[in-house]
Amino acid sequence: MPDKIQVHGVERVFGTGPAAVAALGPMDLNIRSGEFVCVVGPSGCGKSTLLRVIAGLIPPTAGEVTLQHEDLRTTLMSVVFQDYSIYPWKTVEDNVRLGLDIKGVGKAEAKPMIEGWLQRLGLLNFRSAYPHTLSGGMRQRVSIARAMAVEPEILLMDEPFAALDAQLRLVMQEELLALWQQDRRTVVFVTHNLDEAILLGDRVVVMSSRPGTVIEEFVVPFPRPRSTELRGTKEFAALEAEIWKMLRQEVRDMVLEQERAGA
Ligand SMILES: Nc1ncnc2c1ncn2[C@@H]1O[C@H](COP(=O)(O)OP(=O)(O)OP(=O)(O)O)[C@@H](O)[C@H]1O
Repeated sequence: MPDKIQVHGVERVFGTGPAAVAALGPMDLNIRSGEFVCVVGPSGCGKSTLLRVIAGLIPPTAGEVTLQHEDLRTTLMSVVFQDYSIYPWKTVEDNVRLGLDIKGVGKAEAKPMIEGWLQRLGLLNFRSAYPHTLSGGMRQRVSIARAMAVEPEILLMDEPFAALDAQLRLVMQEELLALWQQDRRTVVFVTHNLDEAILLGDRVVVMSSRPGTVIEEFVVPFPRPRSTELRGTKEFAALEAEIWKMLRQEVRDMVLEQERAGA
């Protein structure tokens, strides 16, 4: 079977002329069906741009993305962003219902699906609440429930836990691990956090400073199901150190470039 996501020679430039910003590429990346791939790289290297191109939210300037839609009756893709992207004027339940409405799922059929996801994400008692009454972690759970409720073949996640405090982030990582271990969807997960990438991913892709390309890929060898205790092991620390060694130079390059641009 061909890879689920094929990113081939993808480049993205923003703007034209002397002010043009080469944000991404050329980028090649193949992701298998059911694989959880984490993408790390220095700030501004084009990680979000990559995700937006894969999602079809912006076109690439060059190259192409090919996605395998295995079952045309299912939703191909959902996206979860850092800023929750839930509607403040809708209740938790209505936010989760949104994707199913767009998909044309009838009310009766949608009800048990919505309840199932509210339950799995611990939101059942908050179904009638409005987002402003919820904590950041709960709002992010709403946006994950909404993305998952349509049961997408591919889940794209752009730093979904970056706005959460450290403890909540750990809890959300555990929850996502458990959810993914049940369903095994194809996930592309952008993060700044190396240990999050190793804990969650089957593979960690390291991008160069802007315009981002793949400089190295690390297969994460730890068996599943994984738990957050994995972090305390020597092997985990060794892999994190190895990835950081690769990333450190790129982060330095980025800082130097910013200094040059500011000079
Ligand atoms: N719409 C846009 N117009 C102009 N430049 C843009 C646009 N979107 C992104 N860029 C620029 O493209 C580059 C890559 O941005 P992108 O957000 O993809 O990086 P990132 O790796 O996700 O960054 P971060 O880690 O800080 O979130 C940056 O220099 C950014 O300023």
